[in-house]
Parts: sequence; C-alpha cells; structure tokens
Amino acid sequence: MLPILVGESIKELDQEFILSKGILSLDLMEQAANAFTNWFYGVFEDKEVQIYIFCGPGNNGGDGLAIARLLSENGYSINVFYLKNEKDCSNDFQANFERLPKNISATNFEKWDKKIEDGGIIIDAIFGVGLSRVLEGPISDLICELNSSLATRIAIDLPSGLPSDSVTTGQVFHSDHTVTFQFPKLSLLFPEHIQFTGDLHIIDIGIEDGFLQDFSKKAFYIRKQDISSRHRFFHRFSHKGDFGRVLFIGGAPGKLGALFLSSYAALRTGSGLVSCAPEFEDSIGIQVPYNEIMLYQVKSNTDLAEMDAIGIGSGWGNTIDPDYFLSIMIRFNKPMVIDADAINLLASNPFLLQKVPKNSILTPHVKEFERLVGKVANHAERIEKAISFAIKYEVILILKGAHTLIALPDGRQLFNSSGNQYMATAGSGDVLTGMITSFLGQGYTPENAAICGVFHHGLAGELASESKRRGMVASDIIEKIPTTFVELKIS
Ligand SMILES: NC(=O)C1=CN([C@@H]2O[C@H](COP(=O)(O)OP(=O)(O)OC[C@H]3O[C@@H](n4cnc5c(N)ncnc54)[C@H](O)[C@@H]3O)[C@@H](O)[C@H]2O)[C@@H](O)CC1
Ligand SMILES: Nc1ncnc2c1ncn2[C@@H]1O[C@H](COP(=O)(O)OP(=O)(O)O)[C@@H](O)[C@H]1O
Ligand SMILES: [K+]
Repeated sequence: MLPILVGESIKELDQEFILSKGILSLDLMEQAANAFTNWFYGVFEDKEVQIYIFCGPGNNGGDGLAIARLLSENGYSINVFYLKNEKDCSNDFQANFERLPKNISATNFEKWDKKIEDGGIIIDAIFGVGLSRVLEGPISDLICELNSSLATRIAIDLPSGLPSDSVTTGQVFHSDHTVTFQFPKLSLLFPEHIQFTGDLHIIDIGIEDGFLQDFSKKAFYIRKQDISSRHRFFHRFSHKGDFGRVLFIGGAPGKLGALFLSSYAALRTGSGLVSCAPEFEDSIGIQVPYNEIMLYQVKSNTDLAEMDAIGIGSGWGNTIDPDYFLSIMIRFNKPMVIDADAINLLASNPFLLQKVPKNSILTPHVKEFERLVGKVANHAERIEKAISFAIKYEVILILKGAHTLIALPDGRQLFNSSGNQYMATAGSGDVLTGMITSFLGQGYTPENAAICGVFHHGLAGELASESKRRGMVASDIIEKIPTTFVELKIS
C-alpha cells in the first residue's frame, strides 16, 4: 500500500532519497517537472492557449520554473510570474530561474496586469508542502484574484494555502486539478477541501514505494495493485460451505429493501449460502425477491454460531431492544459487520459497545459516526476520533464517504482510492455491508474483508457509473460486483 507521509517526514523523505541515490535535489525537481509535464501533455493538447505559471520563492516555485521551461521547449505559450526578489529564493528556485529560456517573460507578480486570456490555464506553483502559516497580505489577494478567474486552474503538489495534513481558515487556491507528487497529501482527502483540490492526480516522480515505507507506518492509500494478494483463492473441489454461510439481520417493515440489497450483494461477492432475517413478528410469508436467498428466523434458542459471518443493521429500524442485540453478539461471539440501525443502537446504548466482538467491522457514514462519538469540527478531527475509537474498542471502523477511511485496531489508517460521487445513492451502504460480510464468511481476516469489501465496492460503483452516471442505483453496483473480480484478475 502507498504510504501517506505527514509533517516533517515529507522533507526528510526528499533529503534521504537524494542522499541514497547520490543525486542532487535539482535532479529530483527535474524528475518531478518531467512527471508533471507528461501528465499535462495527456490532458491539454492545445498549444495555442496562454499558460500563466505563478511561482513562489521555494521549491514549489522551482518546480513551476522547471515546468515553464519544459512546456516552452515543447511549444506551449508560457508566462511566468514570481513572488519575490530572486535573492530570497531557494537554491533550486534560483537554479531554475537561471535556466529559464529567454523567450519566456518572467515578471514579478506585483507587476502583473491581471489579464488572463480566455481559455487560459493558471498553474499554481506558489506554495507546496513548505507552507508555514496562513496566507495573508498581497499573496492572499493574489490567490483571491486567481480564484475569480475563469481560467482552468492546476495546482502543483498542493493548492497554495492548504497545509499538507490539516485544515485552514485562510485563503487557498481553488484548483480544477491537483497534481500531487508520489503520494496523496492527507489534506487532499478531506471532504471540506474539495473546492481547493478538484480532481486529484497522484504522479510518480521516481521515489519507489519501498523507499516510502520507512517514512510512514500509520497511514496508507489503497490502490488497485494492493488488492489481489489479500484475496483467498478457491480450487476445483471447493464446495459451497467453503464460500461461507452468511446471515443478514435487519429489514424492519418498510425497510426490507435494505436487507435484500445486503443479502444479494453477498451472493454476488461469492457467498455460498445467504440467509436473511427480517425484523418482522411473523416473517414466514415474506416474499424474497431473489430465489437464491433463504429466509431465517432468529429465535431465543437459535444457534447463531453455525453462521460464518453475520451482517447486522441494514434497515433494522429504531425500535430494537438493546438486550436482543446483546444476545446476538454473545451467541455469535465472532467478528461481525455492524451497520446503520445497529450502529445507532450502539450509540444510544453505550454499554453495548464493550460487548461488540473484537475485530468486528463497523461501517458508519459521517452522521452515524457522530452519533457514536459526538460532533466534530472538521474531517481532521473526525479521522482522529475514528483512530481512537478503533483502538479503544478493538474494532475496525470504516468511515464511509469519498476516500473511505478504514481505521484498524492497531492504529493504522487506510484510505480508499476507488469509488465516485455517483455512489451517493440510497442503499449503496447496504451493498457494502453485504460485500464485507461475504468476504468475512469466505474466511478472510476481518482486515482483508474490510479492505477487499471497500475497494471492490468502490470499483463496482465506478464500473456501474460508466453507463449510468447520476442515474445509477444501488442494484446497479451489485450487478457490477462480478466484473470487479474480472478486472482485478481474481478467480
Ligand atoms: N527535493 C525536494 O525537496 C523536492 C521538492 N519538490 C517541491 O518542493 C515543494 C516544497 O518546497 P519547499 O520546502 O521549498 O516549500 P514551498 O515551496 O512549498 O514553500 C516554502 C517557501 O514559502 C515560504 N512560505 C511558507 N509559507 C508562507 C506563507 N504563508 N506566506 C509567505 N511565504 C510563505 C517559505 O518561507 C519558503 O520560502 C513541494 O511541495 C514540491 O512542490 C519537488 O520539486 C520534488 C522534489
Ligand atoms: N463521493 C463519493 N465517492 C466515493 N464513494 C462514495 C461517495 N459518496 C458515497 N460513497 C460511498 O457510498 C456508500 C454510501 O453509504 P451510506 O451513506 O451508508 O448509504 P445508504 O445509507 O444509502 O446505504 C459508502 O460506501 C460511501 O463510501
Ligand atoms: K502549489
């Protein structure tokens, strides 16, 4: 998995890498500039448009100058604006300033005539990870001016003004694209920063993943290549018992759909036997819309231990007796998947939290999470609370949303890369519950069930939205689950 570095470790990484390879920091800057321009050529082919590159005094500005040179050599029309008089600048800024071709006009930003041609592109190379305080004065005014322009806006490494791992109250560049080097900076994953970040592109500047591992043991980004090694593989003689017997408990009157979505998602994820127990006084006559799913009744003497996994909470309603939930947890006594109304029940009966089987997987969305831990001021605080919750209760806490966070009981934090906005549709969380429960029932460790469930769910959403876009519904995600196995070459 791709490590996410925070704080000082980002600077240390660059320095250690340069030392270990015996290269100059200027060489690494050139690699970064080349990686950026390669991305740029793929997206912006028109060489007629005017490109305005604003360069700060540090190495982010140095990147901007190197990029200006490379783009100009490739025939693009470049205008450079720098922020300070040259002598206050970093060495690599200075070196790249001297290497600027003569045909590029470089002007102090104070002399900028504030003209941006129609269809122009602004590249923000003002500040990157070296930002040390909230922006103010002329720089803040400049960014405000750039933000009001109709040009396409691209940030190098980080939108200027945004700290790499926290929130800010100050002025921040609003990007349509953020092209960040090597790994996503934590703050680019916060929902409240979407207007600053735009589309996120992580580009490789030549620092190997293995090298990054030494600089972060806590936060990681889950990508496609991390998934297949976490899967279990089945053989020619595998029988349906090997694929697991799973049970879903939920579905109060009026909310049966949620229970069926979870159950059917489990079948499509590969479960051998799927049962569902609706929360009805008499569920015998209920029509299950899928032939493959069995109806089940949870009675006081039912032996729940015969199940390999249980997913509980989808459409369960808000009238459940906490002691009933407790008895289920005690009787099952293995990690289970806890979602929706079951999470609300934990929140309103905190004594139950102590009884949740260790390594269970809780899948709250932001509102449900706040019911568990109280109000939070921002996503940074939400992440902190998710981490402490997972450690305290020895559970896996999946905080759903864009870049879903998987907080593990040992304190590690995994952020998901798959999925898109079209998944914000009713029932999509129930599908996730079904998928994670299915993997758990197939004998995956809770950690691998959580990782595979979250990644495949996002990928299924991406695949379904290719043709459905905002018209996509949760059942469309289910129909694409099998294709995710094909895409990832999982048998
Ligand atoms: N070898 C390296 O270290 C590499 C660094 N790279 C680039 O370098 C960037 C980091 O460079 P730096 O560490 O020089 O930092 P930055 O260029 O992000 O900013 C540091 C400069 O901005 C000033 N500054 C910070 N906050 C300010 C504020 N609020 N108001 C006014 N001035 C402020 C500082 O005094 C310093 O001069 C990365 O984001 C990346 O773009 C890339 O070239 C890859 C290689
Ligand atoms: N913008 C987004 N990007 C990626 N995934 C998203 C986005 N919005 C929602 N999702 C995913 O969709 C699911 C929604 O779950 P949830 O809020 O519980 O919905 P519901 O209660 O309707 O089932 C979660 O897995 C979440 O991560
Ligand atoms: K920047």
